[in-house]
Amino acid sequence: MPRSDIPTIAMSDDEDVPILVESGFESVPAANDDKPAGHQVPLTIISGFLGAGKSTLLKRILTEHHGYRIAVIMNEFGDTADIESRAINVSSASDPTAESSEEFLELSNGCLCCSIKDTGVAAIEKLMQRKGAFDYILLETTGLADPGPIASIFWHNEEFNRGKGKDIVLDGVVCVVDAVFGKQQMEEDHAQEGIGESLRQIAAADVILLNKTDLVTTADLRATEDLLREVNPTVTIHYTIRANIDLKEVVNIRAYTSRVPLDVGISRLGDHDHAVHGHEESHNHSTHYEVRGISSLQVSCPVLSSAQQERLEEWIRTVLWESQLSGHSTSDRDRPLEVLRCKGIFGTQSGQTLVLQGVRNLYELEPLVGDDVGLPEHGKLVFIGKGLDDAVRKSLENILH
Ligand SMILES: Nc1nc2c(ncn2[C@@H]2O[C@H](COP(=O)(O)OP(=O)(O)OP(=O)(O)O)[C@@H](O)[C@H]2O)c(=O)[nH]1
Repeated sequence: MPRSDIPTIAMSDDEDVPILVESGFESVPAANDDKPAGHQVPLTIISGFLGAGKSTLLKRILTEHHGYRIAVIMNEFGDTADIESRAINVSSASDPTAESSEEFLELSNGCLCCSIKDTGVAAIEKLMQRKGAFDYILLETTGLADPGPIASIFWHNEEFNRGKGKDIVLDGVVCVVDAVFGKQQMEEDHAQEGIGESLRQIAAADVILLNKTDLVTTADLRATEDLLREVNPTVTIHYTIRANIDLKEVVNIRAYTSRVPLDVGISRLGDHDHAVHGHEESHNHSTHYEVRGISSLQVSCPVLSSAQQERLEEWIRTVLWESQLSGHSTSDRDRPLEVLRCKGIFGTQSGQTLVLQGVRNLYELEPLVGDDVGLPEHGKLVFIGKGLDDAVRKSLENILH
C-alpha cells in the first residue's frame, strides 16, 4: 500500500481519550477475552531485517478492522531516527513539522498510534497512563536491533514490573525476514565478528514472517527457510506477500507464558515443515545444528524424577547465569557459551507437565496449567545461542538419561 493510502488521522490531544470503533473482524479473539478488568496488556515485539516489511505489517494491522485497540510504538529504544521519515507518518496533518518527542494518534479502526523518541521504559510508562485506551501493544524495533534485551525489559524485569510495566505482559517476538535478501544477510552476519543482528533476531523470534515470497523461486524460499530453521528450530514460519497474515498468527500467541497450548510453539519443536501446513515431525532423537555463529541444541527429555529436575535446574542456572557447564570453568571451553533463548516441555514423576521458557539469562519453569493435556509423551528441551557444542549436549543428556 502506498504511503498516501494510510487513513486520514487526526492529531489527538494527549489528554483526550481516543474514540474507539466496534469490532468488524470476528476471527480474532478480542485481547481481553476471558480476562478480568485491569488485566495486563499483551505486548508483541516486531523485529526484522532492514526493509524486510515491518512497516508493511504494521500498516496492515493499523488499517484492518480487527476489533483490537492496538497501541503501536514505532520508534526504537534509544534510536534518534527521524520519525517523520517512517512509512507510517505520525506527524500532525495540521503541523507536519511538529517535533514533539511523543505523539499519540487515533486511527479510524481504533488503533492508537504512538511514536516516541524517548528511551524505552519511560515511553512505555507514558503509554500505560493511557491504559484503557487500548488493549494490545505492538513495538516495532529497527532493522538493526537485537530484540533479546528488549524482550527482557518486559519479561521478569522486577524493576520495570514494579512500575507501570506491571500492567504489560510480553506475548511474543515476531520477526519479518526478507525472502530476497534474508539468506544473504545471514551469511554476511556470519562473516562478521560475534553474532550478527539478523541471527540474533531469528534466534529471539517466536514467529517469523518470511515475506516477499512473490519475488523468489520456491527453491530459494526453501533454502532460506532451512537456514532459519537451523538457527531456530522452535520458530513458527509463515510465508507472506506484503506481510499478509491473519492477525491471530502474530498476536495473542502467548509465547512467553507457561500456559502456551501444546499446539502453539512448543509442540512445533522439531517441526521442520511449514508451520502453515500444521505438520509435526515426531522424531525424538537429539539434534544439534551449527549455523553461522549461533547453534541450537535440541534434546529429548524423559519424565523426570524430582532429583533429576533439581539437577536440570542447576544445569540451566549454571549455563544461563555463569555461561559454563557444572563442574567446568569457562576457561575449559574453546568457545564462549551464550544462551539467547530456551524453551522446553517435559513431564515429572509427580504427574506435572512443566514448561521451560527463557530469554538470555532469565528463565522460568512453571507447571502447564489450563488445558488437561496429560503428560507429554516425549519431552523436549531446546536451547538457542552460541557455543552449544557437543560437550554441552552430553552434559545435559547425562542429567536427563
Ligand atoms: N514485492 C514485494 N514488496 C514488498 C513486500 N513487502 C514489502 N514490500 C516492499 O518492500 C519495501 C520495504 O518494506 P517496509 O515495510 O518499509 O520494510 P521495513 O522492514 O519497515 O523497512 P525498515 O524500517 O527500513 O527496516 C517497501 O517498498 C514495501 O512496499 C512483498 O511481500 N513483496
